[in-house]
Amino acid sequence: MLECKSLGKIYHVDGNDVHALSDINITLPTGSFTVLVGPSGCGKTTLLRAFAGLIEPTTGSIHRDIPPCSVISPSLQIGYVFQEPRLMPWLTVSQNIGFGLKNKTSKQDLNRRVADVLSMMGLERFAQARPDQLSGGMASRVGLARALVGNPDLLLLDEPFAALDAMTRRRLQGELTTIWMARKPTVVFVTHDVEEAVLLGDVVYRMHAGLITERYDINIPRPRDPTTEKITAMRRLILQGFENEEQPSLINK
Ligand SMILES: Nc1ncnc2c1ncn2[C@@H]1O[C@H](COP(=O)(O)OP(=O)(O)OP(=O)(O)O)[C@@H](O)[C@H]1O
Repeated sequence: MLECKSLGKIYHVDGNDVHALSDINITLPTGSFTVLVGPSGCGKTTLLRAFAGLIEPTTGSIHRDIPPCSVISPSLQIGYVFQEPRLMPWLTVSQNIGFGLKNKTSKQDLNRRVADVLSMMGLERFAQARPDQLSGGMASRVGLARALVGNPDLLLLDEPFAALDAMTRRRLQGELTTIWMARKPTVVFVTHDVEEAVLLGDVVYRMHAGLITERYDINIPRPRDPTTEKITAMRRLILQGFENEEQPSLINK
């Protein structure tokens, strides 16, 4: 379970306070799939990083039933997928995926885990390839495989499919849903894309100017089809919510 109470984050930039998050109060049950959706700059990444333990909140608290990650020591229990795959260009696909597990498990276990996620993501043929030999979609899959290799209890994804073409994106959304249904980690997925939010999440939180402004429970069975009336109606509802909001004003002098 992940719970935050009265969570706030203020960045100090050139003498100004940037209120990136204000009074966030949410509870994410173990095994749930939560999506944070909102416009650029509304605080989604900041909240994800706070969930991971990569930044300290200015106010309030976060309770997790697993230890936080740190920049110098990646956690096996938390998988984090960045906006861009951030692969190490001098390492092969396999080495990139296994990097965070080095010295944390036996070589045999590491090899087995890497082979498992390579197969799960359909990347076996590219195990020895270097990142510059991969397409954008493949590099995204390697980023996802690297986050999954520790079989994390908490999977945090920051717009992992934003740069992909529509077909690849749809395929990876399906793969992520399948993996989540099989392993049931607690997932937090950040996106700008309302349709993606409705296709993936159990719960979607709408964010605006550092606040959570609405919660939507998506009680639609999976697999979900974006063309069905239930999905389009939910998408319309969330978009209307955004249209009714004011423009964000995050800088408080
Ligand atoms: N390290 C930082 N130092 C100073 N300000 C920051 C920092 N990180 C984020 N901010 C500011 O905090 C606010 C929220 O940023 P954040 O990256 O969390 O938003 P976001 O919703 O994830 O945006 P995007 O969708 O563009 O990634 C923005 O005004 C941003 O400029």
